[in-house]
Amino acid sequence: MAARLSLNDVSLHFGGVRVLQDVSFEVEPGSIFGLVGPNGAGKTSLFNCISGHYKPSSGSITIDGTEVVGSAPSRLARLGLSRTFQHPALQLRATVLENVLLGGHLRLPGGPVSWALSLPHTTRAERAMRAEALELLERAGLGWAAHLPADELSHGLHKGIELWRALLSKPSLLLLDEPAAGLSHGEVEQLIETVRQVRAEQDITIVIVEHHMGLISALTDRVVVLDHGSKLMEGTAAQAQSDPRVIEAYIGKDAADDAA
Ligand SMILES: Nc1ncnc2c1ncn2[C@@H]1O[C@H](COP(=O)(O)OP(=O)(O)OP(=O)(O)O)[C@@H](O)[C@H]1O
Repeated sequence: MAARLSLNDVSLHFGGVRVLQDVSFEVEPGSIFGLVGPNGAGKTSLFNCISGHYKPSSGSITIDGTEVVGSAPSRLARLGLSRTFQHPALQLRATVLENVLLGGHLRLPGGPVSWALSLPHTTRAERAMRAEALELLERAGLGWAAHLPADELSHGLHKGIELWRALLSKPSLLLLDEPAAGLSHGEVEQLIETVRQVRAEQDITIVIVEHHMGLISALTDRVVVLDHGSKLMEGTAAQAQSDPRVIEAYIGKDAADDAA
């Protein structure tokens, strides 16, 4: 089931540096939600708080009502959270298929002991998972690359592999950190189509950090704009793009006044 994500007054400080200040918002189950804002606004730091990589200094983050602040990323994965990173974190010497399969291990029955002993039910489940991963790759047009080492592929394909790896875990909450960064125009169009298809076929909530406003406008139901670690506004992508506070945050007050 698609997850509900709620943030309440989330703050994050590193020593004396204030990175996030009292950020609150709610992401409805089944929606696609955008986190936007100028460089250094705190978007990735907020993602890291949600995914358990950072612990907020104060505030609450719940997934379907369960408090997750302080939880390790592994516990969050068991709660249905999966994420991608701004710079794809792949096993470059492993094949594309092996990388995608890493996303499915939490769905396999048993644990390290039964996996190491290759017990029959584990082997059957592994075979089914492999077939599922191959089918995902075929549908993404990446079947030809399944058995190639990941380091032989382009940056755009690395981003795709990370997305399919995250999806193999069947997440109820998917966090995408700058999925369009470094992609060509055609690859961004393909990404938009893929995310639409995922939403249509799966019961999933998706949160996207992205600078590419075309992608944000095409995909999101709502966005939050962050600036200097605080929430500047919340609304649709169109409302954000025409909001004078947002324009000022991106281009500076003087330029915004000149443009008015
Ligand atoms: N581990 C850390 N220690 C100290 N400061 C940090 C740390 N992580 C992030 N910051 C600071 O927090 C601020 C927000 O950074 P963050 O990467 O979250 O912004 P962002 O909105 O994702 O930026 P961009 O769009 O450029 O990726 C920056 O000033 C950054 O230097």
